[in-house]
Amino acid sequence: MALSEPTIDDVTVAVSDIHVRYNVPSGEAAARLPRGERLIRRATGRPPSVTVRAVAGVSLVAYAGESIGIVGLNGSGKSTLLRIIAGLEKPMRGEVHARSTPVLLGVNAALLPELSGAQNVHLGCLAMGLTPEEAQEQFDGIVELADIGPSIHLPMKTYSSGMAARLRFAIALAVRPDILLIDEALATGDASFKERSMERMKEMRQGAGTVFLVSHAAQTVEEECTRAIWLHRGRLVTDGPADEVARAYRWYAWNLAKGEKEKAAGLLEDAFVTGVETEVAFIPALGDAAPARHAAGPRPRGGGVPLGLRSDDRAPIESFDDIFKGL
Ligand SMILES: Nc1ncnc2c1ncn2[C@@H]1O[C@H](COP(=O)(O)OP(=O)(O)OP(=O)(O)O)[C@@H](O)[C@H]1O
Repeated sequence: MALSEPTIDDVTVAVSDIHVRYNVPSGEAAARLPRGERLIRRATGRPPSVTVRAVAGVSLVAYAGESIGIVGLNGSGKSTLLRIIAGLEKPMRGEVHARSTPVLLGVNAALLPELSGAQNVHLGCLAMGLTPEEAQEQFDGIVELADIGPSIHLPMKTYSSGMAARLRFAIALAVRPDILLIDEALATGDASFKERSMERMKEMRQGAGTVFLVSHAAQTVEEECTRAIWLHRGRLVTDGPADEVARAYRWYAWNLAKGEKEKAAGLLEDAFVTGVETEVAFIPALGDAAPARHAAGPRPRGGGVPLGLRSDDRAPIESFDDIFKGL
């Protein structure tokens, strides 16, 4: 979190009321259909399916200098939310705006298994928009951060998943993205790699970037992030300081793991009821004469007043510049 209160100029990512649903073929749904319909569906290539709500109405605003951990049980929508922020998937409803292209670790760097790690360093840098000269300049730093020794000259298909993850991570950081999205990548590294990675993430934050980190290890989020978001079945339970959110989530998950289902359900409900969510609205700028109307602020559930205004006349905008016009 920036030292002083963040302003609209510090916004790096704004996510407004995102909804993602998947239709998944389901044997169970098929079993419930009459035989005739089942056969027709099979013949027409429309197998019976169920709808999974992966993300259900999530909004958030990220600021420069923040590292935001995303925690939640398996299937709670963490990875889907990252993919949406990265622009790799389109939500059914809702909008995402970012002040620069977010880099999702490991995906943007499309590496080739047949090539050596060293060749992939060049390829990855070029794929992420560096010039050949810039890629050359970054080479030593990437190899040093990845720290996979002489294996850097072997084909990537011979790497363990941990080694490949280290190389991807090192490449992603070399391009110094303003907005970096990390999905569990650190879990594959050893302790010293994790330490160096965290150091780089800290540098990024100090350089006014934003990091999103999806992790099952709530402790990592507590130690390494400034803020955290807890998702449950696609909904945002709470959004707040990393230590508070991660601790609440850990206590909930611990009770669940111990079979204390009722207690866990109570903790989840408490967190949800007392939690904080953000209300975001994008309003097209109307020129200098019109006052800018932008709403983005944390508010307690159940009666708090959102900071700023909310408008129903939402319209897609091209970029943050449109939001900032007229401010
Ligand atoms: N491509 C897809 N097709 C169908 N269903 C999907 C797809 N991607 C995700 N889902 C479903 O959406 C829900 C959210 O998945 P997601 O991977 O975002 O959760 P997650 O919190 O990242 O889970 P995990 O912690 O296990 O990685 C899950 O029920 C999952 O099965």
